[in-house]
Amino acid sequence: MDTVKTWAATDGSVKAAVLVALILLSTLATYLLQQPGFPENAPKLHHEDRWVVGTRAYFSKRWDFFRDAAARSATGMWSFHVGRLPIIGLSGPEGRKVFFESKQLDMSKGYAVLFGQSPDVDPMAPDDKDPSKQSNYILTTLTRLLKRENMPSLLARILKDVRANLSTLATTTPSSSPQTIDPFATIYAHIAQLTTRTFACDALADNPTNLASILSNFAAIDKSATPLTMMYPRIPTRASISRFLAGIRLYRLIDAVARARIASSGLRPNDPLQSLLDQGHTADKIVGFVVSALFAGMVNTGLNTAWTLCYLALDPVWLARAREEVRGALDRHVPEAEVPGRRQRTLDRICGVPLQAWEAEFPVLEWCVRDTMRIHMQGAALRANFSGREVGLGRGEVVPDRTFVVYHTADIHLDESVYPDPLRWDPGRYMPERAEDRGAHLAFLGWGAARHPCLGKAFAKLEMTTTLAAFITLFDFSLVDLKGEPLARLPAPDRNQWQIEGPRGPVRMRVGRREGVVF
Ligand code: HEM
Repeated sequence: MDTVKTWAATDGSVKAAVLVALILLSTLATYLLQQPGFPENAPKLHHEDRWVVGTRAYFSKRWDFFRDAAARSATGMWSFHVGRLPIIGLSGPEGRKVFFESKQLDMSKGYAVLFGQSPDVDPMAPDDKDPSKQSNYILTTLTRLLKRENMPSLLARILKDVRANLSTLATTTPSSSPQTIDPFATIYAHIAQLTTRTFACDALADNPTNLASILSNFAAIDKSATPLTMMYPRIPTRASISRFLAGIRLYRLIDAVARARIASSGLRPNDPLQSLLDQGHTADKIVGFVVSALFAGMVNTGLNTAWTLCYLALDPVWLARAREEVRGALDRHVPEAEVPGRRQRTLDRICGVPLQAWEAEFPVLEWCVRDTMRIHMQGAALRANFSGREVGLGRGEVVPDRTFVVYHTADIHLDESVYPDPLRWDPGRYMPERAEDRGAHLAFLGWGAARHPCLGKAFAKLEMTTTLAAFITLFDFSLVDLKGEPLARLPAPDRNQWQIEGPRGPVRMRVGRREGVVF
C-alpha cells in the first residue's frame, strides 16, 4: 500500500525515467536470454552447452573444443550456441564438403556475425540484406582491381616497396656486422605499406605517420574481437567502444585524403582511391572498401611471409633450394648486365624478373609458403544458412535454416593420415612425388576452396614470392632470442588461437649482408 502511495506521489519525470529504465532492462533481458533451440534432425547438442552463454570452450580453447566435440559425436557433427546464436559444428570429409560446396551457406553473413565486427547486422534477421550488399560492393571492387590485366601494374607497385624497404634494410646493415630485427614487425610493416599502396593510394602509403596510424588502429580493431563483442555485438563494452573509435580514426584518415583530392585542382594520381572517386562512390563506401581490403590483405600476407622466413632461417636445406631457385630465375631472365664503371645491383636484377616468371617459376618458395599456411592458418571458417531451407548433412542430420555453421581448418590441416607429422614444417609435402595436399578431397584450405577461393591469391602470392626471393638473396639471417643467443626452434604455436598470430615468445632475426651480392 505504501509503495502505491509513494509511486502516486512521485514526480512525473521520475516516473517516466523509471518506466524507460524498466523497458530498457526487459528488452536487454529478452535479448540476452533468448536462445533458439535446435530441431530434432539437427546434430546432437554439445554436452557443455549452457543457457545464455552457450559453449564457453568455443572461445577459450577453440581447437580443443572442435577436436573433442567431433570425437564425441557419432557423425562428427554437433550443435551448440555462442550466446544466443545457434551453430552447427562440422568435421570430417562430409562436413568439409558441405561446408565449402553448399550453395545455401552464406560466407559474408557468417563472418559479419560470428566475427562480431558488424554490430549493425541483425544476426538472426532472415531478410537482412545489408551485410551482403556491402560485401557485394567490396567483392566487385576488389575483383575489378585484381583482374588479370592489372597484374603488371600491381607487380610494379609491389616491387616499388620491395626495392625501397629492402634497400633501407641493406643500408642500415653495415657490411661488417649484422643487425637484429623483429621479423614480424619489419615484414608486417612492409606488407602493410604495399597493401595500402595497392588498395588505397601513395599519399597514405608513403606517409610514415599515416601508416603508423593505420597499423595501430588495425591492432585496436583486431583486439576488440572478444567473446562478449562476438556474442552480443550491440552491447557497448570497452572492446566495442575501442573498435568504434579505431574505426572512426581510420575513416577520418582516409576521408581526409579523399577530400583533399576532391578539393585540389591539380593533376589527379592514377590509383584505386582516385578511380573510386571518379566513379562517384560515396566516402562511406570508399572507406569501407579500403578498410576491408586492408583487413583481407594485410594480416595473412604479413604473418605468413614472416613465419616462412623464420622457418627458412632454421632449415639450411630448404633455404639453399630456395636460393638456388632465385639464382636460376635471375640467370634466365636478368643475366648480370655490364653497367659502365660498376656491377649491376642484385636488387635491380631481382626487380627485373618478369611477371610470368614470378607466377610460374618459384615452386620451392610456393611450397615453403604453403606449409607455413597449413600450420599457422588455424581457426574456424564461418558460414550462415539463412536460405529458407535445411542443408542435408547425410545420415539424417541437417543444418537447420537460420543457423550458423563452423568448420576448423586444423580438422584437415593437422590430420596425420593426410599430412604425416603434421606439426613439422616440411615444404617437400607438396612436391609432385609426395603431393600430400591431394591425398583427400579439399585437403588444402589455405587459399579457401570450392565456392569461396581467395580473391587475392594471385596478388598475395606475388607479394610473398617477391619479398621472400629478395630477402633470402640479399641477406644471411638466423634466429636469436632477446639476448642475441641463437634460437634452435620456434616457440610452439598456440593451437587454440582464433586466427593466424605471430609467435607467442620473442623471436628476433640477425640479418647481415650476403657475400657476393652487389648492394
Ligand atoms: C597470404 C595471404 C592470404 C591468405 C592466406 C588468404 C586466405 C583466404 C582464405 C582461406 C579464404 C577463404 C575463407 C573461407 O572459406 O572462409 C579467403 C577468401 C578471401 N580472400 Fe584471401 N587470403 C590472402 C590474401 C588476400 C588478399 C591480399 C586479398 C585482397 C585484398 C584477399 C581477399 C579475399 C576475399 C575477398 C575473400 C572472400 C572470397 C569470397 O567471398 O568468395 N585475400 N582468403
